[in-house]
Amino acid sequence: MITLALSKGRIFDETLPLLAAAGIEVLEDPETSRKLILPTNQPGVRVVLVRATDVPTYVEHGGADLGVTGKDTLIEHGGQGLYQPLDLQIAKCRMSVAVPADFDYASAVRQGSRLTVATKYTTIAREFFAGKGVHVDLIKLYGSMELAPLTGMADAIVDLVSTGKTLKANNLVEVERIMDISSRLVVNQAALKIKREALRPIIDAFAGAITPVAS
Ligand SMILES: Nc1ncnc2c1ncn2[C@@H]1O[C@H](COP(=O)(O)OP(=O)(O)OP(=O)(O)O)[C@@H](O)[C@H]1O
Ligand SMILES: O=P(O)(O)OC[C@H]1O[C@H](OP(=O)(O)OP(=O)(O)O)[C@H](O)[C@@H]1O
Repeated sequence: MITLALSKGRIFDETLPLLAAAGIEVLEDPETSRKLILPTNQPGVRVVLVRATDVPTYVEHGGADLGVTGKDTLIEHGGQGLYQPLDLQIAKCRMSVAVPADFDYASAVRQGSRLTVATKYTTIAREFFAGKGVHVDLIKLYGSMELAPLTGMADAIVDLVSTGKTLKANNLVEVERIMDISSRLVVNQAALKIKREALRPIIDAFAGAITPVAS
């Protein structure tokens, strides 16, 4: 049995075409089913639904043989025990620093001010600001980062940006782009050896179905 870990929403939706390329069809809709283990048209392949942040953990500890996870989540997890064969070019966005429209971020950085930064992505934020030589106090949040500067709890946030609509709706502006983000296929290193014959065709089909990056 091959177990694939996915999270509901964009990762699940955007992985479906890749699964189709491997001849795999998920037989239940995660939005309507309450099941956490979904069968597929292939008796030897099943999908488990986990929180997006838990995908690397399931694959690392063998709860799943492979999974699809954002680069952001992978960096925060650390990537230990995971083979990362493919950038799937799905769920594309960027990791950015954003501040209230009336906050002069450039001056604050120039003056060497200490910044309070709210984020779910503390590893990425810590490394980014350390690289710039900016002193930060990080506040770990699990969602709705945009609220932190609006309530006076933080000067800035580090969060994912795609269309920019969420920032705009909350009167925040993007002041730095930290890195581009897309989702990766991750494979349990032991499973890759033990289940190589079953996993290889899936990995190869995914590789062949990746939409090339526009140049
Ligand atoms: N607006 C977006 N546009 C494109 N990709 C995104 C966007 N937001 C997040 N992503 C990518 O999709 C992945 C999954 O995001 P999703 O919103 O499904 O989970 P989450 O709410 O971040 O995780 P959790 O439920 O574990 O807290 C993220 O890790 C990121 O790589
Ligand atoms: O720049 P935008 O296109 O507004 O996307 C950015 C938002 O998307 C993510 O949240 P979440 O996964 O909750 O967003 P969703 O509403 O797009 O699912 C992220 O944490 C931002 O809040």
